[in-house]
Amino acid sequence: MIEVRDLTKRFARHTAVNELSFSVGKGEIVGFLGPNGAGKTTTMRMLTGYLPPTSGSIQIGGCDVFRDSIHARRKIGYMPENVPLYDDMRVREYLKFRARLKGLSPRETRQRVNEVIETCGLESVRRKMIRVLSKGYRQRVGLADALVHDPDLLILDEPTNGLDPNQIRQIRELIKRLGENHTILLSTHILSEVEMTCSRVIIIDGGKIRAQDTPKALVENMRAAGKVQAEILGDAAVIADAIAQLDHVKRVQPTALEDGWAALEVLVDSGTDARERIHELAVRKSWPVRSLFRRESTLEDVFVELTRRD
Ligand SMILES: Nc1ncnc2c1ncn2[C@@H]1O[C@H](COP(=O)(O)OP(=O)(O)OP(=O)(O)O)[C@@H](O)[C@H]1O
Repeated sequence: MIEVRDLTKRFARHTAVNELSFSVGKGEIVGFLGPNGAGKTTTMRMLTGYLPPTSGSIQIGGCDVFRDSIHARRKIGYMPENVPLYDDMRVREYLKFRARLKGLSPRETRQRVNEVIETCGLESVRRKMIRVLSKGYRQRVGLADALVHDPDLLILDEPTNGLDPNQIRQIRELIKRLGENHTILLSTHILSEVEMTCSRVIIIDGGKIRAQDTPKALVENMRAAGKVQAEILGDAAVIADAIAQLDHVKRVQPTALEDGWAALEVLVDSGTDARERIHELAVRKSWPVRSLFRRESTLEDVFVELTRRD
């Protein structure tokens, strides 16, 4: 459904997207993850034809986004990060206006607007002015707009941004339902959301892909690399230095706790377990230990590991 090859976008001297290549197959729900400024919005704006790339190519359902933009755009429903809505229009009126703008006939417009109002749970607000809607309902209007011309592909830029936990759950459920008969690429900062909704994740940083796999595989690979957590009494920096000298230890992150203990997060080589060596060290130095365990990795660990700055 999406084929991106060597996509690059430079703004003046800043390269926001750097030779990105990836594909999204029909029916997939793919999460696009990255820290602020990673290049997610820039990539999505190029995919939807709103921003020309500096170089590279994008095909949507076999159509080149720039050479055959009319056909390509018909296949795409785009919900930008801050959904631009006309506050002085009523919900139904706005969706009709958008449908007409997207080239639907009056008959198709009536039918599709009614369908998307139902799909997006907008019945109770169909006659309300957009200005009075809550953020959750505004997002739903944005989704209804993206869906109104019945596209195969939905590109959603942070669809749950700024919503409260209940609204997030509702939008997430809606996206999952839409995923049953659409291909979806969505960007988000909320990692649990990706684990719950997406079949695959693409992690980008500095305009480049750092990893792409199923959330489960990403976490499992990370788990193989291993992480140990310890709480030891003493100076956090001194203890961290000593642990960092041990074999197979890749990195130690110390935190001084308020009660004088040090919390250490220790990343070790794949297939190794540093617990015994950390314990021996503590005994040798006469440092009291109150906890020492291997921690299960989460998608958040994968994300932090791949996009850390130091
Ligand atoms: N029109 C522009 N002119 C100059 N630089 C830009 C422009 N648009 C984006 N950038 C820069 O490109 C980089 C990528 O921005 P982008 O908005 O794509 O990131 P993002 O991953 O969507 O971030 P966020 O999570 O904060 O939305 C940033 O460094 C940004 O400052």
